[in-house]
Amino acid sequence: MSGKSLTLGVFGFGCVGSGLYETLRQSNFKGANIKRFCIANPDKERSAPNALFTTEADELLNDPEIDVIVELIDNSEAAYQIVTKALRNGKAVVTANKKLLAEHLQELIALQDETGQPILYEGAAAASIPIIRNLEEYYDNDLLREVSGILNGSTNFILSAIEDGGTFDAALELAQKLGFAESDPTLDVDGWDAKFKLTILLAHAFGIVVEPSDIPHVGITRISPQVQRIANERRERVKLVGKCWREDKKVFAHVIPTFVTQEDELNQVENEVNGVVVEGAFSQRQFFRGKGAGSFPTAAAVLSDISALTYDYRYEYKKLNREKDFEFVNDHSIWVHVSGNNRDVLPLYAFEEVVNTFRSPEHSYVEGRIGLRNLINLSKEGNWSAVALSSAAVSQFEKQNNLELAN
Ligand SMILES: NC(=O)C1=CN([C@@H]2O[C@H](COP(=O)(O)OP(=O)(O)OC[C@H]3O[C@@H](n4cnc5c(N)ncnc54)[C@H](OP(=O)(O)O)[C@@H]3O)[C@@H](O)[C@H]2O)C=CC1
Ligand SMILES: N[C@@H](CC=O)C(=O)O
Repeated sequence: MSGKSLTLGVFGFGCVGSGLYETLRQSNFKGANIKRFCIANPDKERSAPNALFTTEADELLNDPEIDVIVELIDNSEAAYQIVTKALRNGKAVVTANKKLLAEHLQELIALQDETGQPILYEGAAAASIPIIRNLEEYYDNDLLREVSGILNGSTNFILSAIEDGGTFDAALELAQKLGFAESDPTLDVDGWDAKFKLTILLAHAFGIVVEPSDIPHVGITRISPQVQRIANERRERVKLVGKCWREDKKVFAHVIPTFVTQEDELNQVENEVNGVVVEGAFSQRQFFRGKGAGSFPTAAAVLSDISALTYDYRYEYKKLNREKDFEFVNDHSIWVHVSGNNRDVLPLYAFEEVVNTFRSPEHSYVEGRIGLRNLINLSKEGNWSAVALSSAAVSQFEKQNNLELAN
């Protein structure tokens, strides 16, 4: 099928924007050409002709020849202005900006209806992994149970480097240098970026639009060498996992570092690679793996969106229009390992159930089931780090509980 030919106005010529320029030059795709780039700093040297660049946003947004605005900047407030104006000016939008999308999803869905113009954003969740369009189209009629995975490349890169003997700071610096980390890297290491992506996946998997602040999250900054050692002893690894899942009409979501066993698909996902598990009643368990950050892998997703626009593809938010009686739950309990590096009294009071404790002068921990609110409060109150127990360990504890209940 050959589609239309599109004229693009692109905001941003950083890691992803310059990747898109090069990708379009090298690919066989003939459906679009870039008319102009809008950037912030006119004095930077660029790997494209000077005539292509401007700092005047309206030169792109008001240009009647431009059909599509591709938004690839690192400032979500400015991106909001650009994207909303583009839609109102009758232009389709492609963006990879998960913060913008997660924080304004409801409004942006409504604005697409109001203006008739689409926004596509495959690059905004797990970069090169084609998860959003698959949730919309391939899994349209499956009864999805779970979408989970490693959704942030930088934190996975850092965790992999620490396992190889590197330091957190050096690994983060390298992730920034390689273009994986956000301009504000606390968004990566504190778990916000994974949560923004999970917010987007929730909408496409289960038709639930929530504020990112509604999803409990824990980042990786407090993971100590002792926790890494315990993971090693158990032949598990620590990964930052975002997860949303359904039980009957209830849908749950959280982001938290998690012990991952060798049998788990996520165990072997290294460096900036991401991995997404989709579980449906019919398709059952499937696993997607691919680069979750970086210039070309993200540009590939952006290119795919541009190509989809040539045949008028748009998200229909099918689940949103269909699954109207799902209830979002964010105060559920999870099984965790909570540890500290001192002799503080273990926070047993916060747990609903304790299955394991350990105390030594340097390192203490407690393992058990805890409500997410209590867990988040604990990490605010003290220097506790939290890692969710592996799904294998959780099934074992749940099985024991069920046996005890039955007896
Ligand atoms: N890097 C990655 O691996 C991935 C990034 N993303 C997302 O893609 C987007 C871009 O990321 P990335 O390329 O890494 O960011 P960079 O920091 O590498 O580049 C940002 C670009 O935005 C430009 N810019 C900033 N503010 C404005 C503005 N107000 N108007 C016009 N241009 C502006 C900058 O201009 P100048 O060059 O003049 O400074 C720069 O070219 C972000 O939303 C990010 O979250 C998504 C998936 C992966
Ligand atoms: N900072 C992000 C970039 C891609 O979304 C990450 O590290 O995953």
